[in-house]
Amino acid sequence: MAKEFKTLDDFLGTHFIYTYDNGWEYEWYAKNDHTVDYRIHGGMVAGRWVTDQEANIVMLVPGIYKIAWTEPTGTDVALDFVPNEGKLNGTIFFPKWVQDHPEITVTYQNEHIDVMEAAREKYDTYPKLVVPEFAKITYMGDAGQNNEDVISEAPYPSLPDDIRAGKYFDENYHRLNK
Ligand SMILES: C=Cc1ccc(O)cc1
Repeated sequence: MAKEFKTLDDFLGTHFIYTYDNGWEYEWYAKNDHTVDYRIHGGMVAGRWVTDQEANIVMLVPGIYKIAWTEPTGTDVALDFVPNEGKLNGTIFFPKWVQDHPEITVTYQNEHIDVMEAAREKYDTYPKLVVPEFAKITYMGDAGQNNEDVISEAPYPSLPDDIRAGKYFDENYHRLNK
């Protein structure tokens, strides 16, 4: 039987993979009550990955969670997870420069914060590209909080399938083949 999410604690430490209705595939981890990690597998900025992004994470009512953050690129994100229904709604607010030069952001951002800050000064912010989409959750894993193995390498094409097939983590949610 699938886990039932009731409290904020049930949500924190959960690792998700989901596909937006526009086809974009994302992997996202609620690392702790103020931090998220993610990897992007499909869509405009596929290949991008980020760890230790500060975020606001709250439970709206039992089993429904809202997460919002602003990034060094100037991109803003608001996610509403309804994990008991296997879905979420996300809105991404991209500055114009990310739409015009997505390749600049396709990297492990943590090692290139200076590049993001320089690009956001150099290029246009407006008009922003707003992408509001529902997504279907294709994987949920109980990774525990502050697990540095969850998002710990660059995305590659078979990674979501490897995770879903149980080939990526051991029984303690540590990365196999590290
Ligand atoms: C831009 C980051 C981002 C991360 C997760 C998600 O679902 C949407 C956007």
